[in-house]
Amino acid sequence: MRPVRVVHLGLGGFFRAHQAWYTGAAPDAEQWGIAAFTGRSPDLADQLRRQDGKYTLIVRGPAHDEMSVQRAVVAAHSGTDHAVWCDYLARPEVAVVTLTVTEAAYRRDRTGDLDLDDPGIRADLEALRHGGDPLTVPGRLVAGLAARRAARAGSLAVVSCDNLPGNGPATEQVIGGLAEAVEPALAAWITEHVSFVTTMVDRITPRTTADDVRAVATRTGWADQVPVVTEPFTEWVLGGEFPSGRPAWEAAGARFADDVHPYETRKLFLLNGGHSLLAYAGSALGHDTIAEAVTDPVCRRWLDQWWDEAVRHVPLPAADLTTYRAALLERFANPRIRHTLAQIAADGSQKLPIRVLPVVRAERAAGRTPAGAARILAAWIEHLRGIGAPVDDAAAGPYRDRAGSVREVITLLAPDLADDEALLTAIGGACRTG
Ligand SMILES: NC(=O)c1ccc[n+]([C@@H]2O[C@H](COP(=O)([O-])OP(=O)(O)OC[C@H]3O[C@@H](n4cnc5c(N)ncnc54)[C@H](O)[C@@H]3O)[C@@H](O)[C@H]2O)c1
Ligand SMILES: O=P(O)(O)OC[C@@H](O)[C@@H](O)[C@H](O)[C@H](O)CO
Repeated sequence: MRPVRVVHLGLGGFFRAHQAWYTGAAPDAEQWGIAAFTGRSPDLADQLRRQDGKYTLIVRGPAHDEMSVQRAVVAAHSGTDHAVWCDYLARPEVAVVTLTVTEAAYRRDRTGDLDLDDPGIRADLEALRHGGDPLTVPGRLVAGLAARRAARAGSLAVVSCDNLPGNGPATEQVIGGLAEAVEPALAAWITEHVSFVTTMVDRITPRTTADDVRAVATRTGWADQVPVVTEPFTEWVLGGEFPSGRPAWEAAGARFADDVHPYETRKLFLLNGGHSLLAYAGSALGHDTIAEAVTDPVCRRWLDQWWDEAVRHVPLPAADLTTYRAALLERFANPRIRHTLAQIAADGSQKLPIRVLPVVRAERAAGRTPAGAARILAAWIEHLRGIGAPVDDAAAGPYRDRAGSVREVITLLAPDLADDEALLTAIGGACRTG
């Protein structure tokens, strides 16, 4: 069996379509088994264990599916198996920890620091000080790294694969903040022994449906209960050190760059910002999926308007951005990928500050009022008012309470923009209600 040298937290669809695919496609795949942990629920881990970690990857093109059995995951565990998690991290041969845990799991405050007022973080601080089991992602990472220090197992790389700008430093900041609060010497050990790698990850991976499960059984004869559907396109750009080695991901198409920022900005603004626009404004028009929304001429015009604003703030050549936009339109329009607007609409209060607000601020600094960005904010406010996709965001409460007033929502979301009358007027004007 492949030895476990990578540990993953956030076992779900995207990890299996992306990082696990690159690892399995690398020429040294036999040396790099992955032990993967779910966030909390044991279900996916239980099923994968029944399948010896194997699952079918369905690469869904506009015309047909390609299916292959993926074998990089050699062990699957429930996120609640804390002792097992610490045991892996304490092994010297484990060289890489990867993460796909959603933006919200980083528990950051508005400045990007760890939110020490978060009840989960407060509970984890107690657990970490008194030998209990932490539950949050920062808590579990700090506990795992403490176990590694105690075992003198040496250095490793932590690789965030979530849609956060500067996800390496962002992870370092929350882990460092929590470790410092637990024990300053642990924080110092982490600084010396842990490399936080920054990545741009891209492969549209919708939730698996019952039809997908049936399609695999029909085509292959294997009753795989947990296949993953993804698009043909895939991209991974990484920047940072791997002090104890890594799979030869570059041989499978990953790129290593000194500066990941231009690529992550391009992706966050154009792809993820475009997704958020379609999720809120498209669902308000009655659409269910990205492919449906992007083929509606009204949504398409709004998407172009947003992209025209956003590209001004992506530090890449104009020709590259034109090519990227054209490719994105094809990806979004793939009629066989059922990427639901409801899935993408989740956690808006965590996503919009990353995908949309930087463009708003840059446009306002340049003296322009960005109508495309204002439309995204307006559509999100209307979503909070009950229009379009349902609200699925643990942090949405205070925003919903204020949803009747554009000014109050923006004051909470971005206090620096609260007195920007031109912007508030543009957002209010783009709202269809109130
Ligand atoms: N799906 C995509 O197209 C895609 C593409 C690029 C990046 N991503 C990144 O990957 C993340 C996961 O996407 P997915 O499609 O695999 O979702 P998923 O729902 O299939 O899996 C998410 C995993 O993260 C865990 N998780 C969720 N919230 C958590 C929390 N608060 N604390 C701890 N663990 C938590 C879940 O338990 C699960 O194991 C996204 O949020 C995004 O940051 C996804
Ligand atoms: O995964 P999220 O929740 O951060 O965002 C939803 C989508 O925008 C996202 O998953 C994209 O499909 C993905 O980032 C494409 O690579």
